[in-house]
Amino acid sequence: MFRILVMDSISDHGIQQLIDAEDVTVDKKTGLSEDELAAIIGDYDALLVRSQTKVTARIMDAGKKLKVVGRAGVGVDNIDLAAATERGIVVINAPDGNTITTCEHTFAMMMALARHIPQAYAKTISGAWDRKSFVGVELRNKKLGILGMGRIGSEVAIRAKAFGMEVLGYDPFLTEERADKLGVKLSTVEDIVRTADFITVHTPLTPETRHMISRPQFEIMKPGMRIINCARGGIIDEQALVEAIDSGIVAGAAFDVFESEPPAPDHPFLRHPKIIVTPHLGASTVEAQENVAIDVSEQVLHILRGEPFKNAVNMPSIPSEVLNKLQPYYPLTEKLGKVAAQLAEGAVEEISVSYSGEVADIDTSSLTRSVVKGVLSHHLGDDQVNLVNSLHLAKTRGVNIVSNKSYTHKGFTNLITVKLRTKGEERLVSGTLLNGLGARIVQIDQFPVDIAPEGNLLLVSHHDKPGIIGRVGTLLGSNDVNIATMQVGRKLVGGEAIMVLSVDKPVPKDVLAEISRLPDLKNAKEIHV
Ligand SMILES: NC(=O)c1ccc[n+]([C@@H]2O[C@H](COP(=O)([O-])OP(=O)(O)OC[C@H]3O[C@@H](n4cnc5c(N)ncnc54)[C@H](O)[C@@H]3O)[C@@H](O)[C@H]2O)c1
Ligand SMILES: O=C(O)[C@H](O)COP(=O)(O)O
Repeated sequence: MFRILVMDSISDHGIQQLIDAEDVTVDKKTGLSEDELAAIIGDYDALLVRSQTKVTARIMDAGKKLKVVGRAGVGVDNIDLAAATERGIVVINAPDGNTITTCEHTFAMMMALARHIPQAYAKTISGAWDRKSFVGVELRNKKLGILGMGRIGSEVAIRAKAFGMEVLGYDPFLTEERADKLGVKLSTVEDIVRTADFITVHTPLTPETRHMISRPQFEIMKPGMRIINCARGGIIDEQALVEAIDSGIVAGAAFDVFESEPPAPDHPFLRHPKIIVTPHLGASTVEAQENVAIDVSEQVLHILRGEPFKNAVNMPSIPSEVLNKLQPYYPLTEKLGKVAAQLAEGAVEEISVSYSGEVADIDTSSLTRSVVKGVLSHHLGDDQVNLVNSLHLAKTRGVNIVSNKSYTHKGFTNLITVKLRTKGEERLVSGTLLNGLGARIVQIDQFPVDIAPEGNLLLVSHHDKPGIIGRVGTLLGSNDVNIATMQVGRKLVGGEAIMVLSVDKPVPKDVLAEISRLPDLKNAKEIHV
């Protein structure tokens, strides 16, 4: 008999199949502290949660029988995925069940914002009859900028068109074709920030999206614009937003999510007349809660019964003899994917992986998944992509995956080459495992190099002329950026060349811009591995 613990307020109707199952017993609890949960979790085979319960490494250590953690919703930021993977606990989520509900909440927030509904309601029930203070704006003919055109962002776009809005969208995976199909103008973040009347964010919170709207963005916004966040707290800089409203740039904001939840009682959003808030209600409808609970219950039963399952968010268990051979290649392949994703500009159309030498003798399918994981996780966040779901996520985004093998050695005992094709270009990065030296990048585009894929790398494309290396080094040094290692690659003397520097800390954006403007320099790009 399997024992399942259901935490948080998960729909009873949604978990009915668990209650009905003959091989399962279900206990429901809410509001347990970490200590209380740790004290009882040892009895359970599966744990179901929403976003309130923090599933920490300590909970997993106490959960000696725990085989699966099911998240009735999308975000798994409350679950320690690395700890689950290490302990062989499968984490699954329900990514599709609350898309429409959250999209509708976004619209409710946008309309409430445009028409001051919460403020007008509060004043009216206080006994006033104030028809002058709450003159709103129409949505029709306004520009809506959507940052993040995944499941929810795309649904928001469809509804905005019906309201007569002009929709601008940005997403690293949004291609011209898909944008056309949705009736969305494919734009850059800067276009959206400069021209939109309304901006709504629908990305995960990743190092790249944290504060993607902050002071520099507010400074160039169209005065009188309005902004909505029903995705994750932290994508929009809360402090910078308050300043932008108080200085008259932003006319109002609607937030369902906060950098820290629940927000502190003195949080500035809670008493600002131009900011409306809800307590993370995006997914809170009867329908969505049933959908996500049904989806997650179904998969939990499959996992407990040893049947095939979907929507796993962390690593699958692989037989140890296969794992031993694959293990050393996982970090290399993921890093090659990450580097390629940062090299290429534009929406990714194809990822191709070639294996040569002795690595070609192994079943490389999970290494291809690892490359794809590296590419996608740069944009989707490490917590959303894993070896189980990377190919599926690529497919749903229209990214073609190709892999091939060659048994010749090409100068290395093993060589893995990743090519990334976008609308405008194809970029290449090759890597190898060197005996005793670990992972190395040995080629970038047409240039041979020898780089350890670690930390902050600065990639400079330039013409092979005397003095360039010195000028770049001087600029970095005068800005207190220490160079740890440096590599120069060229095909011909005096021709195109690249310089790859490993630096001890991230290069400030203005220094990067200054380097890019140096004579004979084509491009400077920072890559984080
Ligand atoms: N408020 C709520 O209750 C609620 C409910 C459901 C989902 N969410 C949150 O909403 C967000 C979107 O959910 P979804 O189901 O649409 O996810 P999704 O994975 O389908 O879409 C996210 C999209 O963001 C894009 N993206 C990543 N980095 C980007 C960047 N720098 N700029 C622009 N786009 C970028 C990705 O390519 C992806 O297409 C997530 O953060 C999710 O956790 C909140
Ligand atoms: O990630 C999600 O699915 C949403 O943020 C909803 O979270 P909730 O289940 O706690 O409402």
